[in-house]
Amino acid sequence: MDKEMDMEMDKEMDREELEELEALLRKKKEKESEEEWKKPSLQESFPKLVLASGSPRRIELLKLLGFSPTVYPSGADESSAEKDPALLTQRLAFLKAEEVQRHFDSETLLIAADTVVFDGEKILGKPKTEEDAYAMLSGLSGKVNWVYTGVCILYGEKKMGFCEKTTVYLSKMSDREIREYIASGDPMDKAGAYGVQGPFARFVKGIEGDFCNAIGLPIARLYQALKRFREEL
Ligand SMILES: Cc1cn([C@H]2C[C@H](O)[C@@H](COP(=O)(O)OP(=O)(O)OP(=O)(O)O)O2)c(=O)[nH]c1=O
Repeated sequence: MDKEMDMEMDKEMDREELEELEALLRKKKEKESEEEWKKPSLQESFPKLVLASGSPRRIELLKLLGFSPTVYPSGADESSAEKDPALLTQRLAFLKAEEVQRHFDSETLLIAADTVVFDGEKILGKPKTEEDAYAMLSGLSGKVNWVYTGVCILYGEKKMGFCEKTTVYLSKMSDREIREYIASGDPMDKAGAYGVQGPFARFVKGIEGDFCNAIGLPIARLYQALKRFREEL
């Protein structure tokens, strides 16, 4: 009988402890939520934001995060012997941001990016000529390729960089289809000579990863990075 009573008391204590723990967790959550609401928005934290890019896609994508950036394209030299697309894009993004930074004061947040296409062997930037575009597109036809975008965030001395990769599966394209696409003019300002967001979409069988990344700016990752960057300032 005593044993039964002991067990009942133990159960009662367990329940009380559990209720106390639940109340504590509830309070912690409420406090966290209160603190989150007190925080300034990212736009308020970074009122001076410069996008070091002339890419119309990047401007529109950054606006989706609620920013109204000052646009200042970089004149940085983009030639590099780097063979790793992730390292190359991050390096170029940093060079672009750094080159533009000297035109602004130290309280300006700079964002820059660089996008390339990788076919597993070669890194493809923007085509220089139509023949260049033809060579790129006929090489990519019917295969998988990877779009890499390197991003750099710079604020005074502090910097952060990362690279995001999106996988793109393409259908086979005929010679005529490639030529017609090139004649549309669409490929000439795009890495790999194609844009998944335009008429080329008819050849895009599938995409794995962030679509925005393929267009030039991985805004989901950028948003999280900016939140972390602000905490670390
Ligand atoms: C693969 C791919 C690339 N692109 C674009 C994104 C980039 O703008 C471009 C790659 O060129 P980048 O050299 O990365 O950028 P950019 O010259 O356009 O602009 P800036 O250097 O001033 O920032 O290719 C698409 O729009 N869609 C796609 O599917």
